[in-house]
Amino acid sequence: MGRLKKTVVLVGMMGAGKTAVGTQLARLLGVPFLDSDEEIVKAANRTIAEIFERDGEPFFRTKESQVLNRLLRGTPCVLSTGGGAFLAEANRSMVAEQGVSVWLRADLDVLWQRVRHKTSRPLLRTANPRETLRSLHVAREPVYALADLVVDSQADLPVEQMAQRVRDALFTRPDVLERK
Ligand SMILES: Nc1ncnc2c1ncn2[C@@H]1O[C@H](COP(=O)(O)OP(=O)(O)OP(=O)(O)O)[C@@H](O)[C@H]1O
Ligand SMILES: O=C(O)C1=C[C@@H](O)[C@@H](O)[C@H](O)C1
Ligand SMILES: [Mg+2]
Repeated sequence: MGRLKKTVVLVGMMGAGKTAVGTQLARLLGVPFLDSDEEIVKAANRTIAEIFERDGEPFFRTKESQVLNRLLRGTPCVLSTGGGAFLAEANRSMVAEQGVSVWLRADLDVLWQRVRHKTSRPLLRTANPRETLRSLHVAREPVYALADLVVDSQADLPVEQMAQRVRDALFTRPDVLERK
């Protein structure tokens, strides 16, 4: 299990597995699991797609920063973020000060297979969603690479094993996760 001293903040593209792997990781570590997308939805009582449609992306990004700020102040937990949360410098500073960031890296083909059948991601409601995903992937990779740790999310690795990989990566940082 280990003792978690800082909040683990999962970052990466849509479909990287932040929510799925984060849920398992929290179980492995015996700490609460929080998801910034879910918190925004709960507070607004609307889906992410509805928030984007009615209030626009800038409104969503403001809410996202506020939620991150609030959740990072709580007891150490696993915090999955939305795919765009790590892009704002202010958000990255908050995470760097109060948590440890882990980039779940995945290839474009893997990401696409995971998100292609879902309509819940407003940024992919375009004429050519695969191309949109590709251009977001290319633009964002250098930013995600600023995370403290990187774990590769491979196509055929089950969620449970991915969570174990993240835990192993965290064990390399005794200031974050202490073996006990
Ligand atoms: N390692 C994995 N192996 C198999 N399926 C996975 C894996 N990781 C995620 N998935 C599946 O891919 C889909 C997308 O994963 P998930 O919702 O966790 O992504 P996310 O990073 O949270 O995306 P978003 O940024 O949109 O919230 C889900 O159906 C999930 O079960
Ligand atoms: O990659 C993104 O910018 C997003 C990812 C999702 O998690 C949601 O936060 C929203 O759909 C935006
Ligand atoms: Mg998610």
